[in-house]
Amino acid sequence: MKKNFLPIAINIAGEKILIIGGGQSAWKKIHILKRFGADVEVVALEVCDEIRNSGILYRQKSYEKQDLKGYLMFYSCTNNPDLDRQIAQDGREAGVLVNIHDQPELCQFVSPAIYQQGNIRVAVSSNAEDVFESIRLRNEIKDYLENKNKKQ
Ligand SMILES: C[C@@]1(CC(=O)O)C2=NC(=C\c3[nH]c(c(CCC(=O)O)c3CC(=O)O)Cc3[nH]c(c(CC(=O)O)c3CCC(=O)O)/C=C3\N/C(=C\2)[C@@H](CCC(=O)O)[C@]3(C)CC(=O)O)/[C@H]1CCC(=O)O
Ligand SMILES: NC(=O)c1ccc[n+]([C@@H]2O[C@H](COP(=O)([O-])OP(=O)(O)OC[C@H]3O[C@@H](n4cnc5c(N)ncnc54)[C@H](O)[C@@H]3O)[C@@H](O)[C@H]2O)c1
Repeated sequence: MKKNFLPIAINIAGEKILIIGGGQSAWKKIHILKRFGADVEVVALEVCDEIRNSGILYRQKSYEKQDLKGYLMFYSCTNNPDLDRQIAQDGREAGVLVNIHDQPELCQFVSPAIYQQGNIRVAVSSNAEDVFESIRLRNEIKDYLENKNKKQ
């Protein structure tokens, strides 16, 4: 069935979120999730220096299905498409929300391009069809809001 993503806002402050994989893609996700107060943990064969030095809890090991237990959701950022397909299936079976890096057809949720001004958050999504258009439009909205504030 064709994907049809509902944009919702989800509270992640203090919620346990797992990242599988420890490269730069994982680090970008972690950075955003920490900004919103999530309790982020990592499972990866290898982690990059940024993750190693961040104070985040990481377990250096090969992924296993039981690693998903107890998390609200997870992001898989491995460099192995076959493993990602398995992880997507495991997540559905375990009832933990699935995101597979840059593979929207395997995802239960995707991330919009965001702009935040205090409690106002603007999120632009393209139903995972055109992320560059999402980013472009978010930047236009950001410019609009910042100019409007300057005039006030
Ligand atoms: C908005 C943002 C949020 C975030 O990631 O948190 C986000 N991507 C960001 C950045 C970014 N993404 C890409 C580059 C190019 C450079 C690079 O390749 O590294 C950069 C720029 C960069 O990295 O700086 C390439 C890319 N991304 C996806 C694919 C695959 C595909 O489209 O199929 C391809 C290959 C496309 C191609 O080459 O054609 C897929 C997704 N990207 C999404 C979100 C989701 C859909 C959102 C929607 O509905 O529009 C989804 C499905 C991921 C998901 O959520 O699962 C974040 C904005 C950062 C900011 O705020 O500025
Ligand atoms: N770096 C980027 O900006 C970027 C952009 C677009 C797409 N991608 C794609 O996103 C994916 C991740 O990118 P990256 O640059 O972070 O990759 P990376 O190779 O730096 O990191 C992959 C991570 O997955 C881990 N991993 C692999 N197999 C594992 C297993 N069995 N168990 C546990 N951990 C395992 C590795 O240890 C490593 O930490 C790749 O598929 C890449 O092609 C990356």
